[in-house]
Parts: sequence; structure tokens; C-alpha cells
Amino acid sequence: MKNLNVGILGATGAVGQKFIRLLETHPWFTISSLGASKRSAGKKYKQAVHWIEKTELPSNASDIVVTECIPSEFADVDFVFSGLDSSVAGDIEKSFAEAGIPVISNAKNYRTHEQVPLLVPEVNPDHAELITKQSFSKNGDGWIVTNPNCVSVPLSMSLKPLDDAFGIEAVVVTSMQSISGAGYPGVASLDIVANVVPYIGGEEDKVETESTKLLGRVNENSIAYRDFPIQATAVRVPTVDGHLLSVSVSLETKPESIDEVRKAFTDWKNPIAELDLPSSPETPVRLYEEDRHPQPRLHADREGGMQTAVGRLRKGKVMDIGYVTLAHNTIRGAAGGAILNGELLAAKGYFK
Ligand SMILES: NC(=O)C1=CN([C@@H]2O[C@H](COP(=O)(O)OP(=O)(O)OC[C@H]3O[C@@H](n4cnc5c(N)ncnc54)[C@H](OP(=O)(O)O)[C@@H]3O)[C@@H](O)[C@H]2O)C=CC1
Ligand SMILES: N[C@@H](CC(=O)OP(=O)(O)O)C(=O)O
Repeated sequence: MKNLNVGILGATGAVGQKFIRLLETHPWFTISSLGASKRSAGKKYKQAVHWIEKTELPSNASDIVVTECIPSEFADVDFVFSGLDSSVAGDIEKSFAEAGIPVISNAKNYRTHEQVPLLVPEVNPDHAELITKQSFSKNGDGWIVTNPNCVSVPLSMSLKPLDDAFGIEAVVVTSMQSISGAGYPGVASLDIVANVVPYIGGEEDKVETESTKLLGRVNENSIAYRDFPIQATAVRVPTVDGHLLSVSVSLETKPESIDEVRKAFTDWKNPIAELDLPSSPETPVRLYEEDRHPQPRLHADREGGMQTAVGRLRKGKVMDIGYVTLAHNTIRGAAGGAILNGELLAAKGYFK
């Protein structure tokens, strides 16, 4: 049992609110400080936030006075989660790490930094050791760990069993991304109601790069990215939560049948199962057999929003196999994924 005080940077945003809700009854982590912009600082959280969650604003957060994101305001925390806007996350997260406060971030800024782990606990728990190579703070007690983009999460989680069984040769992916991915107020209603927008700025590059880091190998001081190509197309669709991906994969070792691929998913063992972390889903990657599954509205919330669903598995005509995969973008793809990272790092003793 751990007992750690946590701060949340960007606490008023869409991802920040998800942190507040998911941490309300967390057995290890207690919210002690909340940070946002100057616009929110000095107000009680309940006055600063435009609450968009379906549940009541938790009482353990509502009366906390929001501060600016300055390390001296977070003296009582063991570490911080960050849901900061990426335009400010770079400098602010660095200032916390330099001040000796570990940062577990959702923002894109440090995801490809050489010594910063880009972590999905079920995919690459060993990458956490990069923490010891960081030099943000003098004695190493301040560091940064990131979680990936909300498309890279289901993509890497669904590729992992395939990579372990056959090796990956090439990937083509089209993501159908829900509107909550754009934060609040997000995409203009006149753009997205009864429409599809076939472009999300910067998204395709992130998906193509992050997944090859996630499936990469630890070198002495950094990660050797995998060299298989990924071609991504990112599309905004009028769903609310859950990003659905259509994926085609060429495999290094050719499976004899689609049943062999099915077995790779169903037999795959979660490498962190024995740690029994509080936010770990029982089946992190679940294969659905029903032709019409998975769907964002039906499956994004499965296992508390922490499951990656796979379905429509079939033999390919151009590449070896095709399937769809789905994950809740602001839970598994953001706040929930970051909390699971925090639990993994706590269980492994990284917080001094
Ligand atoms: N939505 C998603 O599905 C995912 C989002 N992410 C990433 O998580 C981060 C947050 O996203 P999201 O919650 O959607 O964004 P929002 O725009 O909803 O929230 C942004 C947060 O950053 C704060 N902020 C803005 N400017 C400053 C500043 N100058 N100083 C301090 N705080 C500031 C805001 O505070 P205030 O209210 O005071 O303005 C708010 O709390 C982003 O980096 C995003 O890319 C990652 C994965 C998925
Ligand atoms: N761009 C994603 C959400 C996001 O913020 O991604 P990132 O953390 O990689 O910037 C979406 O629109 O669904």
C-alpha cells in the first residue's frame, strides 16, 4: 500500500477533470494541489472549472484553491500529473523536474526526448529505467515520464501481441477520433455535426513516431526506435468519447491461418499482471468476435475505460491482416493511462 500526495497541472481542462474524477477514491494517491493558468489561479476549484464530467464534482477537490503552475506552490506533493496545454507544458514541466518534483505528463512536449520514457505499462514497462539517466534535477529526484498520444495507445497495445508472436513489418492505420480529443470547447459544432473532418493537425506524425518508440528496445541511455513504417490518416468524427482505429498490418513471420493470429491476442500475457495495480484492467487487450464490435458508445467505457478493444480481425488482401481497435481517449489515452504509469512507478519504487 502506497500513500502519496499528488498535484495536478492543468486541473481545469478536459484531461485535468478526468484526473480529478479518477483519483477521487484512489487507494494510493491523494490530491493535495491543483494548478492551472493565471485565469484560474486564486479561485476555489469549483469556481475555476467548467465541469464537463457526468459525475458530481468530487468534494475532495472542489474547495482546493487553484494556484499557478509554479513548483513552490506544490511543496506538499510527492509528484504531479500534467494535463497542461502543450503550448505551456514544455517550460512548466521542466521547471517542476528541475525543482525535484517528478512529472507524469499527457502533453506531447517530451514524448520523443531521448531520456524520457514514453510509457504504456502493458507494452514497455522496462522503458521506465530511462528515468535514472535523466539530469533535470541535481540529485535525480525530479524527472519526467510521458504517456503517448491517444491514438498511439490502442495502436501500440494492439500491435504488442502481434509483435511478440510474429514481428511487425509495416502498418497502415486510419483513426476515427472523437470530439473530446480536442479538449473543451474543442471542435466548432458547424464543423463536426453531421460531418467528418479528414485532418487533425500534427496527429499523423505523432502516431507514426510514438508507436515505434513504444515498441522500441532499451539501449544503454535511450530507446532504439523500431524501423517498421507506419502510415497514419487521422480523421475527426462526431463521436464523443473513444477513438476507433482501422489497422492493416504486414507481419514478419507469416501466420498459417487467421486463427493463429486470434490465438496471439487471446493467449497474450500482460507483463505487469502480477503487480495487481489498482487501475490495471483485467484484460488490457480484449478480442471481440461479434462482427459489429467494438463500438465507441458500447465499448469505450469497458473496464473503467482502461481496456483496449480489438475486433473485426480478418485475413488481409493487401497486407497480412486487418482489424479495428478502440480505446477511451481521455481515460486509457490520457488521464487513466497516466495514473497507471504513476502506479507502475510507485510499485517499482521510483518515488523517493
Ligand atoms: N483530450 C485528449 O483526448 C487528450 C489530451 N492530451 C493532452 O493533454 C493536455 C490537455 O488536454 P485537454 O485537457 O484536452 O486541454 P484543455 O484545453 O481542456 O485544458 C488545458 C489546461 O491547461 C491549462 N493552461 C492553459 N494555459 C496555461 C498556462 N499559461 N499556464 C498554466 N496552465 C495553463 C488550462 O487552464 P485554464 O483553465 O486556467 O485555462 C487547462 O487546465 C494537452 O497537452 C493535450 O494535448 C493527451 C491525450 C489525449
Ligand atoms: N490530438 C488528440 C488529442 C491530443 O491532445 O493528442 P496529443 O496529446 O498527442 O497532443 C485528439 O485530437 O484526439
